[in-house]
Amino acid sequence: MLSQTEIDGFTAPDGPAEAVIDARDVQLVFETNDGPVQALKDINLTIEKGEFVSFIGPSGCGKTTFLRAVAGLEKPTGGTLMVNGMTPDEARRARAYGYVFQAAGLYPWRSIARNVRLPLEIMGYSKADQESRVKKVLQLVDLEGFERKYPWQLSGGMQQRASIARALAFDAEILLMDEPFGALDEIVRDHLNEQLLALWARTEKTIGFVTHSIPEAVYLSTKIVVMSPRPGRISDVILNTLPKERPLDIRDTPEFLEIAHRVREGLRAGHAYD
Ligand SMILES: Nc1ncnc2c1ncn2[C@@H]1O[C@H](COP(=O)(O)OP(=O)(O)OP(=O)(O)O)[C@@H](O)[C@H]1O
Repeated sequence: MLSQTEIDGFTAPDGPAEAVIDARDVQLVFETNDGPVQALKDINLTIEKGEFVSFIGPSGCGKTTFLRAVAGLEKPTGGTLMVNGMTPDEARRARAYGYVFQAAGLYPWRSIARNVRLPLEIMGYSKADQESRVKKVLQLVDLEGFERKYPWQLSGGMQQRASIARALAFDAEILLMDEPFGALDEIVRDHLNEQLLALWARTEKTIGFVTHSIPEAVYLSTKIVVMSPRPGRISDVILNTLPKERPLDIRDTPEFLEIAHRVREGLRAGHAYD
């Protein structure tokens, strides 16, 4: 397991100019009936513009809590967390991010186009702007022609793509994704992984992505954050040296397997505390 100093080595002391997410000594303690639960302890992490960062670790290590803290949905109890140079709350109000959950969460009584349009309606975009944005993001996720369908008429993978389109509709710079493909079978997941990489390359978004899958984390990311539980903390940060162009069979290469091995070792080190 890495020492805290080695882990801290991945964050620049003064923060790079392009830091989109900057966490310094972030702590988050939930007060529960059974006493305090330290969900995040000493989180130091810098995510730069255009990075694809995966968070991986066993259940309860704080992956979702960290993402929710970035989104301004949980408040750290210590340290500083900045998003685009603002507090998470300010960034949320400035609509700095789109959020994608494990369940697609589409409204069954709205068509796909009207689901994607919903945040735009709430934000008061003009009708014409709504139309053109919905068209553009449905193209981005390969769902052209499905505008008038209802969620139940689409496969699980297509529903998840619609939910990604909805998160992209208002062109937030950051996309936060909490196990978006966790409930899908492996072949569909492979396909969505490929599409997500292509989408990321085209849009240059900054992506924070929670997963339980080592191959998914290695295939998608520029940086992999390995976390361990009780208290939730970072046990390793792995910079991914694979090229940006990643056909699926890159997963059989020695370079890929070596990075996957390091992630596995990081996860094992975290488990040794149990
Ligand atoms: N609202 C809350 N109130 C009290 N405790 C909470 C709350 N949310 C999370 N926790 C606790 O904080 C810790 C971290 O939870 P979190 O959901 O962030 O973990 P996770 O790594 O995302 O887990 P999983 O992989 O199961 O989704 C856990 O011990 C959890 O029980």
